[in-house]
Amino acid sequence: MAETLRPDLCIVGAGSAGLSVAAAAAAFGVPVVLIERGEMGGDCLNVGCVPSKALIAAARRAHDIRQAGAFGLGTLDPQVNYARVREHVHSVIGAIAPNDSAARFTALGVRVVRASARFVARDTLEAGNVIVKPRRFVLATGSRPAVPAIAGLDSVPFLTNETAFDLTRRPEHLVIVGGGTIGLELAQAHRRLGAPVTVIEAGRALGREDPELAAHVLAALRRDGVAIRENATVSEVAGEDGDIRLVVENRGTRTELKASHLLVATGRRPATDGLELEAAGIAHDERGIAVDQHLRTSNRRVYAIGDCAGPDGGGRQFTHVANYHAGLVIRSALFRLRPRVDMRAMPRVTFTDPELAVVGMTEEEARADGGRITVLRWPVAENDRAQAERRTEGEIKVILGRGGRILGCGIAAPGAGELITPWTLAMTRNLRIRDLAGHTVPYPTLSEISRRVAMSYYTPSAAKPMVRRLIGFLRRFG
Ligand SMILES: Cc1cc2nc3c(=O)[nH]c(=O)nc-3n(C[C@H](O)[C@H](O)[C@H](O)COP(=O)(O)OP(=O)(O)OC[C@H]3O[C@@H](n4cnc5c(N)ncnc54)[C@H](O)[C@@H]3O)c2cc1C
Ligand SMILES: NC(=O)c1ccc[n+]([C@@H]2O[C@H](COP(=O)([O-])OP(=O)(O)OC[C@H]3O[C@@H](n4cnc5c(N)ncnc54)[C@H](O)[C@@H]3O)[C@@H](O)[C@H]2O)c1
Repeated sequence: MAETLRPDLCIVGAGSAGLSVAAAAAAFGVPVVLIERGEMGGDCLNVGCVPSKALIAAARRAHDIRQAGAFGLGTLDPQVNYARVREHVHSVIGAIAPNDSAARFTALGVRVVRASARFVARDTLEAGNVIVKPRRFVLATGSRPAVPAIAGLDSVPFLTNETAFDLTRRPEHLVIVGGGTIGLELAQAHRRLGAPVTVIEAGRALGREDPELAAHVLAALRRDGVAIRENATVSEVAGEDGDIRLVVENRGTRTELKASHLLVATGRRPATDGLELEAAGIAHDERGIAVDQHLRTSNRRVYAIGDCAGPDGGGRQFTHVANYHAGLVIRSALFRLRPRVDMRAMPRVTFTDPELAVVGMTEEEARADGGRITVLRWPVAENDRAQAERRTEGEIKVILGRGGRILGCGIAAPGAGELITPWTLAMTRNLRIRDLAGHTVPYPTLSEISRRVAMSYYTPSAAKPMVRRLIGFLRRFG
């Protein structure tokens, strides 16, 4: 007979979003049921951030070995063993997995149910042999790869992020459809591991990013040997494992392309299948579960967070957004506060080399917003540490409003994902550009680009006649 549970919180999905809510609620001693139908840890741990960053780390080592000659170490050719690289990737997942495990959460006092959840009424959910009637629900069911309608694709074996980290042999030619974050991170990683790679992108690669900053990343990928075809689509696919033929259309021209492996990375769709949201009166569409600015769904008892939340959840799908949502829901569900989603200082990073990190508005967004803006830039090549490391590609670009208010910052640079943090803090705390200029940064570090770009705000003042007259006047006093 089914067991009926009546916790304070019932969370569906043990990915980044669901686990964060469960851990925080358990820390406050709140009774929680956590339901997961797949792997604990969700996409980020198993088929997303963690394996992709582990693969990128392996690829970076291969690249460094090839670059050794420039450092006087002799030119070397790395011996890449895909099966061993896969083992490395999976051992990294294994090292982190205990943090997200059912055992850990059970020990924290969470009741973990390993089953698929579906609503049977507005206030009731069924999962395996349990019925849950909580005070509040938190839906954190994530997203799945969105597969485009390409003729023949359904009869051809293709990879997505859910299968791409299991390759045990180097692809003879990897074709990636989609030149967004997943496409470009994996394109560069596989190229550096020795596979020929072609990216087919319907629009502009990294199309959501500032074109000037994206250009640094694309130039680096092309230097590595990745073929990137923009404004191109795949209209037909045929073939079998190891022998796939594609028809690519580009401004009216049709060309044929052969691939050993095809990876589809054309965006994500919310994972709401099987939840039977209608039974609970929860509105949703292809963009996700409809939420308001407090992450509440059309059923007041139910929140939706992380990748499955619709556009008013902020419209970004990242692990740190999922964690941020979790914090808002904890405040709302446990403390009856009404915090709103605020994405103004939410950073994002594309982990290519150089990395591309952004917080706040891009130049284009700031111009579209009206108001007068100032754009500051500083090239990575002007940084002494970058020269020593022979990694000089990129620049920092800062968008300012009136009085030096920071509207946004974009960095294309090695380690940009780390360099963006002071800018995120500055925007969160409403600091001004003078605050970024007025602190000491250790020499020689890449962080100096942030201070240098901030100081460049004052360069025009140094040439002002009044300033020069003041210096002349003060000189009289000895
Ligand atoms: C290749 C790749 C690389 C990425 N890299 C980064 C990165 O570097 N940095 C970053 O910030 N983000 C990255 N992301 C995005 C990040 O992985 C997601 O934003 C994050 O995982 C979302 O967390 P979530 O909890 O909303 O969803 P998920 O992690 O997808 O978790 C949802 C969970 O819900 C479960 N579930 C779904 N339906 C049900 C049901 N009916 N019953 C029970 N359980 C259910 C699923 O099995 C899953 O475990 C990457 C994504 C991909 C694909
Ligand atoms: N570093 C990170 O934080 C990170 C890494 C990977 C993924 N993610 C998350 O996962 C999300 C999904 O990544 P993604 O790369 O799949 O999506 P994306 O939206 O970033 O990029 C998809 C790309 O595919 C293109 N496209 C769509 N249909 C196409 C078609 N039929 N033919 C050719 N090109 C087509 C789009 O123009 C777009 O450029 C990201 O938006 C991000 O939220 C984050």
